[in-house]
Amino acid sequence: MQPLIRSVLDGYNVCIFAYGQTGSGKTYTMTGPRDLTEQSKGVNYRALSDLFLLAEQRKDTFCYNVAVQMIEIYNEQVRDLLVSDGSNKRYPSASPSPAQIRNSSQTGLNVPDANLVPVASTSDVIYLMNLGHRNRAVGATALNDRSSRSHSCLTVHVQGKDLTSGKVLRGCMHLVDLAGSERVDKSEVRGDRLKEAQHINRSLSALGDVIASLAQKNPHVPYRNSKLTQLLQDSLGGQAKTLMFVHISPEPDAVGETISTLKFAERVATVELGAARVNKDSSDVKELKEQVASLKAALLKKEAREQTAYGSNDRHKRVKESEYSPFNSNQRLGNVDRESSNLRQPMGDVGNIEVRTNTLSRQTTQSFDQDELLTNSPPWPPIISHSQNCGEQEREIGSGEWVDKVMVNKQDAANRLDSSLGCWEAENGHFPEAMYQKYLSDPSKAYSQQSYNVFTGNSGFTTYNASSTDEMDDLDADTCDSSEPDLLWQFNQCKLGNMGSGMERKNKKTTSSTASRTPDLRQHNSSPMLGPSPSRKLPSGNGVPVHRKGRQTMTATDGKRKPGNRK
Ligand SMILES: Nc1ncnc2c1ncn2[C@@H]1O[C@H](COP(=O)(O)OP(=O)(O)OP(=O)(O)O)[C@@H](O)[C@H]1O
Repeated sequence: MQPLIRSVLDGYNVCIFAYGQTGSGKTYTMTGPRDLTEQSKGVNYRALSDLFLLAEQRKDTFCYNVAVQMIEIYNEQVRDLLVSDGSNKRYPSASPSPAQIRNSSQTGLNVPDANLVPVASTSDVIYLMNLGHRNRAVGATALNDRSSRSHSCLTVHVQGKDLTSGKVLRGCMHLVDLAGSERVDKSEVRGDRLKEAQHINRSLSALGDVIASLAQKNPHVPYRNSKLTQLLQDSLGGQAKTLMFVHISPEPDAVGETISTLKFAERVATVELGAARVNKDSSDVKELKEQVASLKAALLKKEAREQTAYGSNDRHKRVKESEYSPFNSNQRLGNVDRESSNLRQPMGDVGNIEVRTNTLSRQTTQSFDQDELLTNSPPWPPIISHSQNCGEQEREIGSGEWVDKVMVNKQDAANRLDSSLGCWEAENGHFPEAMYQKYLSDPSKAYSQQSYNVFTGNSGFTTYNASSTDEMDDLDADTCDSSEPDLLWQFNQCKLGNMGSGMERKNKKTTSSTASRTPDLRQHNSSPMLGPSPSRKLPSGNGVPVHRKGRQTMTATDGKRKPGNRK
């Protein structure tokens, strides 16, 4: 993994994920055992340690800022794991106040409402990961007494400023622990647990469909069939560098799942990824962006003067009403718009990004960097406010709707994360000290303890089906119905026939090429987020291809596992 960590600091986007049947060791690999020691730390911790170590080694030439987000996809809903209401209620029943929505929406960027928390050391990260793990949905199945019932994703955003040239590099790393696939007949799940298993299997099946489409180079790739595939879209078919750990169980009665998993890995290894690119801004671009920011500020000042001069807000109100209405599809994306409405903008107009609500003063200082990040960050499934979600429980969503119909468990803690956390780059290039005092120095105050990884069993969650979101996706779904609980193990069998010889050819090619290459494969498309919908291919980005590596294959790495203490 070390080359990949280096790549993040060099401005590439990286995705590392763990795949395998339930109980095969994914969480153990990514996180480690429950009682962590220096020896047993999982991939996540090691990756972050390495990242900080490298950043320290480069401190004479680069100034790095690092921030993390942690989300999970549970029953097809995206939830922020870095929140708590202090009372350990994971599923809040009360709607958040407008202030909470406003505050929480200031912090997330790629996942707009997910808290983006600045970190300065590995211990900061450990604290946040522990918080995230406490919030994660786990439960006992017959195959794993602490089975992850959700896909979790820790995202690390890195912004590095070249101290000599002033150029800014932006890298991003997704560390994904997928929920375990399982045969429901074996795991003997019922009720809510069965529903969870079906969601998990369905989303993993959608992942299989995407991989099959990519491997076959189909013109249409059904990314929108699940939130998982939308989340990983740019890591699977874009230009990120992607690494997959494959986990198999050593037990003889798991041989069916093992074969299926290995077939999946074989198929993943045939996926050719786009050429890697660095997310880099030249000093010219930076200068221009600064000019835009100062012009925006001047415009704001002018508008304020006009208001004072006319002694009436009428004109301004009229402008606001017509121009900034949440129903106005021509909203601009500048600061003024973000400040002018607390309502969320329809997603259709802005692709994956939602327009932020911010206070005037914050936005003025923050606009430059936020714009930069919005422009260069990879797309994510959006999160809606809790208030929106609560009203939509058990709601089936229709075609094209789901992009703005996902949920978040935003709670009071969002307030605690308020202003300092949203400031991705403070003026002096460092995160404010106050944040660490406020958020990290006394965890017991910010988040009261709850038992580690306890599954709450609360079924008050939205449980709508992951409807296909366009006709093409529907067709894909129809050809391989993913609603059967055990489908994961059959996924794409209906397609295997037509993968046939092409696959074999590709496998041969891949085997030879993969062995001779480094595991880091491709880089994320650095094109703006503010455009296409998640299912659309983004246009080629504005990043300059510095390290073109040609087309490369995604690597499936065999995760080593000792027999676990499965109960
Ligand atoms: N390499 C290993 N060494 C020792 N124990 C392991 C190892 N890998 C897994 N285990 C143990 O096996 C059990 C299941 O592992 P883990 O929870 O990581 O599986 P999983 O694939 O994440 O399962 P699920 O998909 O159900 O969440 C745990 O008790 C874990 O501690």
